[in-house]
Amino acid sequence: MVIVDGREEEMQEPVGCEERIFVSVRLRPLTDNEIARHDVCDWECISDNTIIYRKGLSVSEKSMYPTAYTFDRVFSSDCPNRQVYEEGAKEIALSVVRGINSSIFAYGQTGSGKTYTMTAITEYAVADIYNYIQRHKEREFILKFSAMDIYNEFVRDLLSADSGPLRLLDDPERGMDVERLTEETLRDSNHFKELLSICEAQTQIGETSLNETSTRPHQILKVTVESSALEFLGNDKSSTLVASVNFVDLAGTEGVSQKSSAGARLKEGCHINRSLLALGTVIRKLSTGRNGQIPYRDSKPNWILQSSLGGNARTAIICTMSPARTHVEQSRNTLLFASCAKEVTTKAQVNVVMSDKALVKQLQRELVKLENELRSAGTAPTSSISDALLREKDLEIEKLRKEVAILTQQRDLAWSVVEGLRQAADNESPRDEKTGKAGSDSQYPKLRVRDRDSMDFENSTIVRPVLTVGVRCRSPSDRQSFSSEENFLQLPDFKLTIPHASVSSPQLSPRIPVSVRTTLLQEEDGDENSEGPCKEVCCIDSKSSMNIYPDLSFSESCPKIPQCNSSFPRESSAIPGVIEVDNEETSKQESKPFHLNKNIWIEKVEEDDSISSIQNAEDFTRRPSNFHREFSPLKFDHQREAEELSRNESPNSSITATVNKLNTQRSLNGSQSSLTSAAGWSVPIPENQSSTGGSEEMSSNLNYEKQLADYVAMNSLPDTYGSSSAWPSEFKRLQREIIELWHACNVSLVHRTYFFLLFKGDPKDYIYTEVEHRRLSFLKNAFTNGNQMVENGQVLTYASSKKALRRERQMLSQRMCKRLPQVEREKLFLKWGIELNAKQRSLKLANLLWSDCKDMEHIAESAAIVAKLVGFVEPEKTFKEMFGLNFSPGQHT
Ligand SMILES: Nc1ncnc2c1ncn2[C@@H]1O[C@H](COP(=O)(O)OP(=O)(O)OP(=O)(O)O)[C@@H](O)[C@H]1O
Repeated sequence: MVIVDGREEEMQEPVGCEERIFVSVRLRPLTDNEIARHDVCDWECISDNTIIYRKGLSVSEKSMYPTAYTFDRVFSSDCPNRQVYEEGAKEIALSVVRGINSSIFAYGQTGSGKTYTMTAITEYAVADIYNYIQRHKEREFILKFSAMDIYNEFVRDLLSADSGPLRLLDDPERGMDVERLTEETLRDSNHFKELLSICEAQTQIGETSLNETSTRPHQILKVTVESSALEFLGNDKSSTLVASVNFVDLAGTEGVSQKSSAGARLKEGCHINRSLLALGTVIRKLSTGRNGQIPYRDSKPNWILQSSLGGNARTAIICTMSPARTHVEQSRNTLLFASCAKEVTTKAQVNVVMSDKALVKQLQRELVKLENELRSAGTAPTSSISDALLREKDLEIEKLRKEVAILTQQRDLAWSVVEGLRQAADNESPRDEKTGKAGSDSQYPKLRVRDRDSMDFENSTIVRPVLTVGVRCRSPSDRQSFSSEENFLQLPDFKLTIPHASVSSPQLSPRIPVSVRTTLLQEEDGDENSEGPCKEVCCIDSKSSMNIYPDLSFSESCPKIPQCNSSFPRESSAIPGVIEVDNEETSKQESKPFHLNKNIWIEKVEEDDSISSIQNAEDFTRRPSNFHREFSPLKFDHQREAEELSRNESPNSSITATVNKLNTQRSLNGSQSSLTSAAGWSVPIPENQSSTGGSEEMSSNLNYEKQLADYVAMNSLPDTYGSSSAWPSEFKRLQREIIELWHACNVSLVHRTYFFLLFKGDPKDYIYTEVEHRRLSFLKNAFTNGNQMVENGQVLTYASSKKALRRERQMLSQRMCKRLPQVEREKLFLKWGIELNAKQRSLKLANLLWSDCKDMEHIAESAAIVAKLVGFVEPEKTFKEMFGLNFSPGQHT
C-alpha cells in the first residue's frame, strides 16, 4: 500500500525493492521466403518457460551451447499478439498509471518480428491506459506522447519533420533529457493513432536480405501519464503522479551473412551492431553485479534508456527470434542476450510530484523536527548522538587542516621556484652583442659548434649524425687540455647554453646518439679575447658518442641574450640534461635521423651553480630551476612524413617541426619569454620588451597560460593520484571529454592518435591528461566566442582549424594508397561501410576517421589506422613530453 493524495492506493508492483527485468522470448513462424528455401524449424517451446534446440547438439557444440533455455515466458510461433502483450508486457506497461516508469523492449535479429510485436503491444497498452482512465473517474489524467528514433547515433524527433538531430542533456533533476523533443498532449486514443501514423511515415525503412520493410533506426515511443486526485486538486494535500512508459523497438541485429548488404545499408548495419553491442555490454555488466562503471554513455540508446536498464523503472524485454535453421547463430546470440538480461535488476519507485502547498507543509514539518532535535542536543550535550557528531566534526576539521597545510606547502614551493627563476633571469650575465661571449670569464675554453651546416641533418639519410664541436683555444695549456678525445670526454662539469632552446626530461625522451668530432681550432690572430677566424689544428673523431635528446630545438637568433639554459653535471649522467657520453656499441640500435641546426654554446658550470646540488633525477620538484621544457618535435618512424604533415598545417600535427618555428618566431618577436616552474613546465610570461603585448588576443593567451601554470603548480601530484582508486574512472571521464573536445576544436587527427595511444590511464599521466583537457576547453571556449588564437604565428580560427583538418584528412587519404596494401584497404572499406567501387574511397574513409567521438571502439580503430598511416608503431618509444606542458594555447595539443 502507498499513500497518495491522502488516500491509500493499492500497488501490485514491487515498489522500492529490486526486481528482475521480465524477459520473454517469442518465436515467429517461418516466413514465406524461409519456407520457399526449404528451411526447417529448429526451435520449439516445450513449456511456458522453456525453449529448446530440437536438432540436437554435436559433441563439440555441447560444450559451447545449452540445448534448453528458460525464461520468464516463452511464446511459440502460433501465439497471438494479444497473448504476448497480456503475459509478457501488460503488467509492467500499466505500472505507468500508478506513477512508476516502465519500458518494454523488443530485441532480436532483423526480420525476427520486433516491429510486428511492438506495434501491437503499444496499441494494446495505450488502449488499456485509456480503459484505466475510464474506470478511475476520481482522478484527473493527462497523457503526453513523444517519439524519437536513433539512426546512426543521431537522435531524431518523429513528431517534427524538420527538427534535425537532437542533443541529449543531463538534467540534474529530470535525469537524461532530449533537447527540443516534441511532446504532444493526447486528446484521446484517436489522436494517439494519428500521431502514430505520423511517426510511421517518418520512420526510416530499408530492405535487408531478411526483411523487405526493415526498421533501420532504434525507435522509442514514450507515453507520459500524469494523474492527480480530483478530491484534493488545488489544496495542500494534492500531489501528482508522473511516470512514462517507453515502447522500444530496437534495430535488428545482423549476422555476418547479412553483411552482404553494401553501401548505406552496410554502414547502418555497422552502427546498429555497434550500438547493440554497447547495449549488450551494459546488460552483461549489469547482470554480473554493478561493479565498476556501466558504460551507458557509449551509445545513445543506452544513454536514453539508462533508467530502464538497471535504474528506477520496471522493464520487460521481449526477444524475438526466427525458428529457421539458417539463423541458428543469430538465434543463439539473442538467447544469450536474453539470458544476461534476466539477471539485471531494477528498483522501481513511485514518482510523486507534490503541489507547492504540500511541499511547503512537508518542509515545515521537517524544520520543526530538526529544531526539536537541535534543542534536545543542546540540553543533553553528553548524549551519545551529539558526542558522535562532535567526533565526526573534529575529524573533518583535522582533515581540512591537513589539506590546508599541504596546499600552503605547495603554494610556498611554487612561489620559491618562481622567485628563484626570477633571480636566475636577473643574474644572467648579458653577452657581448658582437662576440656572443659570456660576461663572466671562464677558466675553461669555450666549446663551440663550429659548423652550422654540419649539424643540419634535415635531409640527411645518415644513420648517425656527427656533431662537430670546435674547441677554440686561447692558450697553449687549453690546447694541451683538449688535444685528445680522452680529454674532451673528461671535461669537467660544464653547462650547455642553448639560446631559446627547449629541453625535455631524459626519463621520458629517448636519446639520440651522435658521434662527436672534436676539432681543435686555433685563433688565427692569437688574440685570446677575440672570436676571429680560426684554423683547424687537429680533428678527433670520437669512438664514443654523445646522446642528445631529440627534443632540443633551436632558434634562428644569435645567442646574444640566452633565454634559457640547461645545465648538467658531468658526473651524473642520469640527471636531466642534454648531453651525456655513451658507449657507441650500446647505442647503435637507437640511431635515428636527427635535426639539429643552430648554434650551441658549451661552457663550464659556475661553482655556485644550483645544479650541482641536484642529485635525484626522479625528483620533479628538485629539477634545476632553469630547466626548461617545451613541446618537443614528434618523432614518427618516418620523420620526413611527419614533417610533410606538419607542413600541411594540419593543426597539431604541427607538434612536429612547426613548434621550433613557433619558438623561433616568438624569440624573434621578443614578445614573450619563458619562466620555468619547478616541475619543469614552461610558463611564458610577458616581457618588458614585449612588442605585441598590447593585443587583446595575446593578453587572453597569456592570461590563460598563467591560469594554467597556476593550476599545474597546485595540482601536479601524480604520485598522489597514483595511489588513488578514483583515477581510472576519472581518466576515462577526462579521456571521453578530451575526445569530444578534439572533435569540437578540429584538432589534428595525428595529434589525437598520438595522445590516445600514449596516454592510457597511467596515474603518472594525470597532468598531461588534465592539461590537455584544460587547454582544449580553453580553445573551445575561444572558438565558441568567436575569438582568434595564434598558432605557429598564424591566426587560428574555428574555420581555419576546420580547413586544416580537411587538408589533413586529404593527406591521410593519399597515404592510404601508399601505406596500405590493396587487400588491407579493401577490408577497411568494407568494415567502414564504403563500397568497393565507390569514388574517392580513401577520402571517404579518411573523413570517417575520428568522426564519432562517442564510440570508443570507433576511436580505437581510427587511432590504429592513423597510426599505421603515419608510421607510429611503437608507443613505448615515443616520449610523452611531445605533449609538452607548454601552455601556449596556440599549440592546442
Ligand atoms: N509472430 C509472427 N507471426 C506472423 N508473422 C510475423 C511474426 N513476427 C514477424 N512476422 C512477420 O515477419 C516479417 C518481419 O517482421 P518485423 O518487420 O516485425 O521484423 P523486425 O524484427 O522488426 O525486423 P527489422 O529489425 O529488420 O525491422 C514481417 O513480415 C512480419 O509480418
